[in-house]
Amino acid sequence: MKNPRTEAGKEELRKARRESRGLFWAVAIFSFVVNILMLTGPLYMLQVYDRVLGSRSLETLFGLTLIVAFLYGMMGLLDFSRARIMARVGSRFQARLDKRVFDAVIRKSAIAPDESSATGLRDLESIQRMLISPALMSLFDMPWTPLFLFGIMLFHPWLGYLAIGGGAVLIVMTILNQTTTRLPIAKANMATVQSEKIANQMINEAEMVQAMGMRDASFHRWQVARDRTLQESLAASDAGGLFSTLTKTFRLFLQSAMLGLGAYLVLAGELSPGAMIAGSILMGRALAPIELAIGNWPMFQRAAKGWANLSELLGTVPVEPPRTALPAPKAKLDVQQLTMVPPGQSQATLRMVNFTVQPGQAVGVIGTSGAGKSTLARAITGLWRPAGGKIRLDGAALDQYEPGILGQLIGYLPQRVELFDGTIAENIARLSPNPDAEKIVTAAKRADAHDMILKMPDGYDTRVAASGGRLSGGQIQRIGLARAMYSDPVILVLDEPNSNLDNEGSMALNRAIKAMKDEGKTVLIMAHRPAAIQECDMLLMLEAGQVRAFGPKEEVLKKMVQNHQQIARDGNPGGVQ
Ligand SMILES: Nc1ncnc2c1ncn2[C@@H]1O[C@H](COP(=O)(O)OP(=O)(O)OP(=O)(O)O)[C@@H](O)[C@H]1O
Repeated sequence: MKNPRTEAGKEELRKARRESRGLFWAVAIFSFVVNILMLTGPLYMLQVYDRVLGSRSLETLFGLTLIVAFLYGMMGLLDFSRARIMARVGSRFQARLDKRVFDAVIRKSAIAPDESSATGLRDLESIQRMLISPALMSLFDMPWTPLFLFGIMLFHPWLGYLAIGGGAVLIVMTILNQTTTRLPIAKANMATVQSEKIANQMINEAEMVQAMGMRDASFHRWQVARDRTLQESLAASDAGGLFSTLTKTFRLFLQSAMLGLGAYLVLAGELSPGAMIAGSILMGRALAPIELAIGNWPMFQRAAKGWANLSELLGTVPVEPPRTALPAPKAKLDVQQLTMVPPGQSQATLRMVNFTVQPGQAVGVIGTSGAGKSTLARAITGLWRPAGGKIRLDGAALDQYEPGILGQLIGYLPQRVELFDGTIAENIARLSPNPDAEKIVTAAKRADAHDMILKMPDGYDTRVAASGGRLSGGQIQRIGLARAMYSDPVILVLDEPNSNLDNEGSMALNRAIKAMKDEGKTVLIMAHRPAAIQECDMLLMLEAGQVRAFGPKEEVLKKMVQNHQQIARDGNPGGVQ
């Protein structure tokens, strides 16, 4: 049964391919002419053997050779041109889809990563690689195989039958090749992705692997995946190799068989020697595309798998519809009957959550581990879509804002801050290709990180690595806060912002929160530690995904104290330790 989502993705890919339809036609026409010109060799052979050698005419030989040189020149030119055109079709296809696929991979990975998002960029490349490969020309040449076979038939029907029979055997081999290698190739590709994933994970966590003496264990884990990759690749290569060798050997034999049969027909007086040679060459031409296609089958299969994966990816992550631009919102946040189900899960982790935050307020969101604080942060930043209810920013539901704009309006400091390879300035500017130095410094000042950054060896131009490199956990967190501030957001969502901060860092954070409030902005702080909620006016207490209390900080804290004995018995003082 056809999956409508995959069909939508396929249609999108087909549309991108259709944009080069004119060029495909040009290649098809060039291929027609190239294949006609392929007859030059056999015809020349025929003329030389049957005419020149018989008449011993040097003029004829010279004239024929001149014509042949010209025709070969033309053929070379057209062959070269069609390869260049296809290379451009491949590049155009990739350029047309690069951004779309990259966006889809990011969107899918941020929500629910799967196989299609893991291999999306590689899938696009495998299609592009096929489009620019000379082997693709074999598909354009194949339709002309019957023309050559017909030519052979004209020489003598028996030669024709032999060539057709040989071609049929090669085609059967192609089909067998396809059916027997499809699975091993797919398995080998999957195994490669898996082992690369494990290796990358170990390299990213190299510090932990080293510190905890996990080198041997991680090698073992990688080796298991690697062995599987090797085995699957071996199986795929064995299966493919067997068919390539069989095809090659069979074709060589066929060539000789053709000559043998031709010689027999010459001896029987039914064929001229020229036709014998020309027939053998023609058969070579007729079967070459089939052999080329078989030899490159793994590439075609990878491209076909890439096409299927990309269809799935683009189908599940459709193009965002354009939204009408809204005016800059006030920092009023309404969370109405919000129910959240994490992607790929069936159980809600937030249920019927209601609260309102007014401009200039800071709200502390507290609760035990797993209460749903980070889920709420992901909901407010628009990362996860609500399963029920709405989140409104100044009256408009979050999905009415363009996602890029929403990312500017809502600053987010995730629980685990990751920096990118680059300078501190580039990181604060969110990797913008046109960073604004003034905005970078303002954001760092607002995050109270300016002085800290100036003390670094190259100040704002200090290079940092994705793993944090020379920076401490607290420094990373403060740069993360400056990054959240860069776009001058109206709402700031801070998920455990002070987990790595020292006293000075915590005070700096509180100053930053106060400054946001004074500007009429809103701050939400998911917190475990009391120091983080110092500047909060309101407290929202979550328990098992539901609102246990919401109100002014003192009121909620008083309520918590009233329940103190109960909470103490549970062994966790209300999530605030
Ligand atoms: N990506 C996810 N996929 C599936 N379930 C998730 C995911 N993230 C969180 N959950 C589940 O949602 C529930 C709430 O988790 P959440 O991270 O929101 O809690 P939290 O209050 O932020 O906890 P902590 O204080 O430890 O950070 C947990 O039961 C967790 O298992």
